[in-house]
Amino acid sequence: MFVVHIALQGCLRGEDVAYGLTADTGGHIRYLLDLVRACDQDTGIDRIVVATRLFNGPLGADYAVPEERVSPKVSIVRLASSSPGYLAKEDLHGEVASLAQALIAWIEGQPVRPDVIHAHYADAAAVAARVEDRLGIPFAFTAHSLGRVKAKALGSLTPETPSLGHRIAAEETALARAALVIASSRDEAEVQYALYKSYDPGLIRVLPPGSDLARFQAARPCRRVDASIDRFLREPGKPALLALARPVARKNLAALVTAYGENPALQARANLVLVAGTRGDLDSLDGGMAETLRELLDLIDRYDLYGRVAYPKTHRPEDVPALYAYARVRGGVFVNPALNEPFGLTLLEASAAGLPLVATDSGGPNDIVETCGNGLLVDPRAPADIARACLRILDEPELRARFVAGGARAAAAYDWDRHAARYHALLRTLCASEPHPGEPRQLLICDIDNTLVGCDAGLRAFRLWRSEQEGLAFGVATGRSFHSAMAILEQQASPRPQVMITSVGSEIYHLDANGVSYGADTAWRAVVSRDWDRAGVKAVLSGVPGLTPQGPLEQRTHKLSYFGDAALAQTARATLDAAGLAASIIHSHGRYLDVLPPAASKGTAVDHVRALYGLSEGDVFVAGDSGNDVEMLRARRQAIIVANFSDDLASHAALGHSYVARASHARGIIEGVAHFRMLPAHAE
Ligand SMILES: O=c1ccn([C@@H]2O[C@H](COP(=O)(O)OP(=O)(O)O[C@H]3O[C@H](CO)[C@@H](O)[C@H](O)[C@H]3O)[C@@H](O)[C@H]2O)c(=O)[nH]1
Ligand SMILES: O=P(O)(O)OC[C@H]1O[C@](O)(CO)[C@@H](O)[C@@H]1O
Repeated sequence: MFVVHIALQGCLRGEDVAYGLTADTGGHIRYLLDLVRACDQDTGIDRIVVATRLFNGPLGADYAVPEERVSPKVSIVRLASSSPGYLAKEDLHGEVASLAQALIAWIEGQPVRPDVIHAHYADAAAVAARVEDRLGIPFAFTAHSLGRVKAKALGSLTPETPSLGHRIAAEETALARAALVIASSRDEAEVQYALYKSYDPGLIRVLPPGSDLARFQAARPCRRVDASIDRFLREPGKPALLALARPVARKNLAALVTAYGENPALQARANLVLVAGTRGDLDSLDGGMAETLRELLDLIDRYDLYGRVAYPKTHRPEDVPALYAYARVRGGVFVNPALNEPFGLTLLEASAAGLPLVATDSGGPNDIVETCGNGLLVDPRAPADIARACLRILDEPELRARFVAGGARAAAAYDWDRHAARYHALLRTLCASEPHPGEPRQLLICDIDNTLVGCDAGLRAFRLWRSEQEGLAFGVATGRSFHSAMAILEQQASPRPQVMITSVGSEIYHLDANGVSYGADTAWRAVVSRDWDRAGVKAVLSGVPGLTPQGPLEQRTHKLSYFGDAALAQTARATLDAAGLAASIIHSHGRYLDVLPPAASKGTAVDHVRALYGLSEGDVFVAGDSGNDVEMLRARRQAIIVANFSDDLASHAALGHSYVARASHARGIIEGVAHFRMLPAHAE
């Protein structure tokens, strides 16, 4: 396979990238170089090219070199566009046509054409779409950061701001045109992308990045780096609150200085270390970096923080691990106060280096902190919250130790090799023209947790069995969201479902012909939208004392989720009835309470799919294990309860028609299907 990546902004080269040298030399380059390094190891990959923009000027001669070889299989190709000099990403939209032309010409000059293109950031997607128009090469898209999210986070900047308008338009095109969108976190896939008109969760796959974590695990202090910080400080031995980010408005470093400046206890307890790119003369900085730095200097002056805040002017690319080590050996904390952090590679780096985190609750840090348990999330607009969280970690050694230990999990959870393996599997399927499975003659829909998955050997047997079931369409029905379901299915190497009924039946997705992406069932969306007053239901339930909303990722357009016991479920029911609002309430595991449109349930969703496939009731099998499957099992004639059932399912009054398997988990599903197939109706 031959893959071309397009990444146009910033100062991209194979080695020694000076992150923060310009406002656009940031995490997308780190991500791409690490991705490419991991992909290079795959023997199934023949060639990888990173196409970037060629420019001349004072930033260095490297960026005017048309081809840079990174390894025998990997090279960076620089394409000339209509302007010769460096351009900020906000100005690149004017170069799209010439860059697309240059890339098309370059591809046409190659002995073999790329199988797939991967566009990084909005402007690259605009180029990729033009290349696809001309050469028919499909493209994948990774945003790295989204214009609508930035506009929302920065408030003052609206989508009408001209450059953001171009960027958002390019992102909409990417969503409408890309064969696959790769997101780094569930937050990105389910919250950030949801702001777009062309949003369809089924197009997006969450593949968390890794980081060169070994490099950060091995982080040791370096005398030269220590000296570059200590020269600012009166008591350099104190714990350090470390921030490492490009000095741009979105990173919100000013809130951290304010948090520190307004809290004398924090000043007494720790120093503040701001590593914000690399600068010579402030005036020569681009992309708002000079203004951001001036604001920081102004705050340092206003709060008279001299001797307590360090803001080194430069650091070398190889110094970054030592910067984290500086804070670690002093018992410090890594702080990321960004207004929004789409993912946040620095959080992985800091964790690997042994630092606890205080991070923004907006964006990827939600996922990272939930996965690793490595720090506290804070409202980035509340400096007092930031200060409080830092003090808690500094003052509670047990908490600190727990977060440091949690951070060590980052190395296992975020791994580029695993990313590359999953990524290549998706690209291979995209590029292969697999025969379409043909019209289904039967349909099997399984619950996921503790039915399809939960026993590795059972799932192995199921995979084999499934591969021999010609004419059987296989799907899942789950309370999980699409991406949460996809994450567990991929993690367990489940067979790829042809249909996914998610969020307790309120959403349905069908596998596209490319065998990789899914498309939302818009007819089903119309069905569940009927009589659903989400805002009204939410407003009325906000007045029920004790009913606590679950996290933002669990709230969907057609599902509101809460924590609450059975009594609260009854109160919620009565409150909705009194307000004349139609909704169904599903209470499960004694504490989860899902409020759904009246037409949505796993059972009605299965029936919708059955009708879509033109199948009769006798062609449908459903399988489940627990209380939240009752409604689906009750509604279907051929219902399978796996042996490891809970919630007294086997003796449930409404489920007398079900087959209770002797085998548990996925083996129980196989047994149940065989049972129903042997019944006289099937034998005929
Ligand atoms: O002065 C600095 C500032 C940053 N870095 C490095 O630059 C990278 C920055 O990455 P990240 O923290 O992820 O931020 P961004 O530069 O803003 O990267 C964008 O792209 C990343 C990859 O998709 C996402 O993780 C981010 O959320 C997104 O904003 C990290 O490796 C840092 O170590 C430096 O070396 N020196
Ligand atoms: O802050 P913005 O405008 O969303 O831009 C983020 C982009 O800038 C960078 O952070 C720096 O190059 C990229 O990694 C990312 O693609």
